[in-house]
Amino acid sequence: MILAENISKTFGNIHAVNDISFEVKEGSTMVLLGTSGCGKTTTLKMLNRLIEASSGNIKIGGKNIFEEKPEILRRGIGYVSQNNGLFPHFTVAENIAIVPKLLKWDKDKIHKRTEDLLHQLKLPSREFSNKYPDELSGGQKQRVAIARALVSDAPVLLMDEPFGALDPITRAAIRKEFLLLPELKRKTIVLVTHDVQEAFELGEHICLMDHGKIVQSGSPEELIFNPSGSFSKSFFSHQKLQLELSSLKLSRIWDSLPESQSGRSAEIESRDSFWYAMEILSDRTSRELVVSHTGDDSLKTVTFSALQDAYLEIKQNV
Ligand SMILES: Nc1ncnc2c1ncn2[C@@H]1O[C@H](COP(=O)(O)OP(=O)(O)OP(=O)(O)O)[C@@H](O)[C@H]1O
Repeated sequence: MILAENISKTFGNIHAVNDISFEVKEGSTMVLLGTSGCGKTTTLKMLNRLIEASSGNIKIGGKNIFEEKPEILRRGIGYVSQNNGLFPHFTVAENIAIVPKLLKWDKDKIHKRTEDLLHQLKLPSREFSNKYPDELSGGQKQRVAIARALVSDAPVLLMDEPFGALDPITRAAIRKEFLLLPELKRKTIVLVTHDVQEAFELGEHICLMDHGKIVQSGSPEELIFNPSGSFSKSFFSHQKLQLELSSLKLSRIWDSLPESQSGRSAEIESRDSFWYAMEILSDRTSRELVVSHTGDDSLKTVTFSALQDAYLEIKQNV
């Protein structure tokens, strides 16, 4: 869906991005991860031509982006900028309506769509539609910025540190809600972050960058269990156990889990991580969780010790 081949960007004599290539599959989420100044934002902005690449090719949906007018290209790409980018003199509803107005939607359609999105993002429209960004908390502003990026249902979504300005607790909470948004299920997403835990929770594929280059790219599991060199190893060393458990999804052990006999409905899905399941289990009295799996009618159960055993076995076999 997004194909970047040998893209570079120089500012004077600074090689901000230096000959990188990557592919983002349709409907998947790719994270650009790395230290400050490694070229993540520049890479992201080359995809919607907010920054023009110095060299290389970029195709989105099979089309060469350099053959399209930037304004037209951007209508098919939702974008959440660093620090939300809301217009301070526009209300929440007006901020969300910017692109629909450009697309000449009628008022009713804009109103309905705005209400629906605000509802999904837990900002009841009666309370929030007419507020100005100054009257919102940081987390609420981020939600409005996300609603604005989603409003025209563009197939591609680019997000630059979308949760960056938030405290860790709000950040983790919004991330969890974000993962559950039905709107996002079919979108191709590129997300920039320097937060490793965030990258592991949100990314199906991660490009780890340093000094304008991609040092390693792969699934979270590949990066944490098979780091390709000293940079990758040291980048993930601080929270290794948590990252390993975050990278492992319950789907990996689905076949070995026992069927649930409890009659309870599913509390967690097989695409959730070992870490998430352990977090829930450590916080409650019940010793097992009921798990569902897409495309499978049966419900299964998972316990803390089953997760521990599976993790140790996977570690032994790496
Ligand atoms: N407009 C510009 N003019 C000159 N240099 C720039 C410009 N924009 C970015 N740079 C430089 O390019 C490099 C990459 O910047 P970029 O913003 O892409 O990094 P980043 O990984 O997104 O960093 P951060 O996480 O701090 O936002 C940095 O050295 C930065 O100083």
